[in-house]
Amino acid sequence: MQSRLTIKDIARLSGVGKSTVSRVLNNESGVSARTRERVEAVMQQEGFSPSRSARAMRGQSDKVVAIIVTRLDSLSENLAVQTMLPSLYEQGYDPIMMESQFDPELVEEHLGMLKRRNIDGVILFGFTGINEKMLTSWQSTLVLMARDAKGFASVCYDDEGAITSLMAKLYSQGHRHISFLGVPHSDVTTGLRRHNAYLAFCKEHQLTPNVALPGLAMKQGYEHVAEVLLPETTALVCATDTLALGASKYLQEHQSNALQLASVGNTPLMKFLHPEIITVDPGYAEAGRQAVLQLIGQVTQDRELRQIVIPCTLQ
Ligand SMILES: O=P(O)(O)OC[C@H]1O[C@H](O[C@H]2O[C@H](CO)[C@@H](O)[C@H](O)[C@H]2O)[C@H](O)[C@@H](O)[C@@H]1O
Repeated sequence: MQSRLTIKDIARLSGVGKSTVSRVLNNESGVSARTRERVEAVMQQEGFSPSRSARAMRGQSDKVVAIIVTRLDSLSENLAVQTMLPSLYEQGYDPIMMESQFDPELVEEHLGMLKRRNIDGVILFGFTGINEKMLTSWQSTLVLMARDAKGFASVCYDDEGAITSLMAKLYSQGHRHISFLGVPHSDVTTGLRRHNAYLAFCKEHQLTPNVALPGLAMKQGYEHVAEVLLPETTALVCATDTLALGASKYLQEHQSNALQLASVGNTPLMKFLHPEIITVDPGYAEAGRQAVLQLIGQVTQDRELRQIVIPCTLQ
């Protein structure tokens, strides 16, 4: 059986470059009528139709939704995306994946490109620096993940509840010297809200707080955990599984295995490597499902812009 022809093959058979074929497919200017006719004739002769994903990238598919994650290597975002994709396929939508790297300018660029390509809707993993103004033209066709914004649909996690339930569990086990490893306050949800929930619990139960806020990276957990280890510390709450994985590597290397760790995430990697760590599941998978339901509702039925908070579950 002959394998599927690509744009490169069409370019070769027509005697033009790939970009010219691409322009013809996109109906863009900059191609003479003669060349356009030649390329179209070759495509017709060869029965060429661009792949589904290639058409989706150009906004030529009937139904296309973009998912803009902050990091392609984020364990938590991947869990949400894993439930988004089958829900989108089920509804006949082609997804396009993009990455923002926590850069608001990159988000603006992506959104501009998606607008020009007439994409049906966007699921955007939000972060500090994203503001309502840059999202205005998407108000009815966008769902924000992990952040809320006035006038926009969103799916958020219960950041305070997640930390409070971990602290309550450790407290019920008799721990009275519980340290906290988290994320700087410039990150409002994973950083500020989770840290504040830890401080509030300490205040209410007259515990002495002991904190370091290095960041989201596993290496930061590894490098900074020593700062919160006092001789009396018996437990450590980490704002994320990733931080806890870094901290746990350090603790193993320094034979500090007596410390009880707890973290927010309940990711498969954590459950596999460290089933002894207490985790709380913020509901990433459910958040992914809810985001797609919300977005498709907005796009097809004018659904109201809801602000959904997924309840967390102590494991
Ligand atoms: O280490 P990860 O598996 O990536 O999990 C860390 C946290 O990631 C998410 O928060 C971060 O990204 C959000 C966008 O998805 C952003 O709004 C937030 O400010 C970042 O901290 C996730 O929402 C958290 O639950 C994870 O703990």
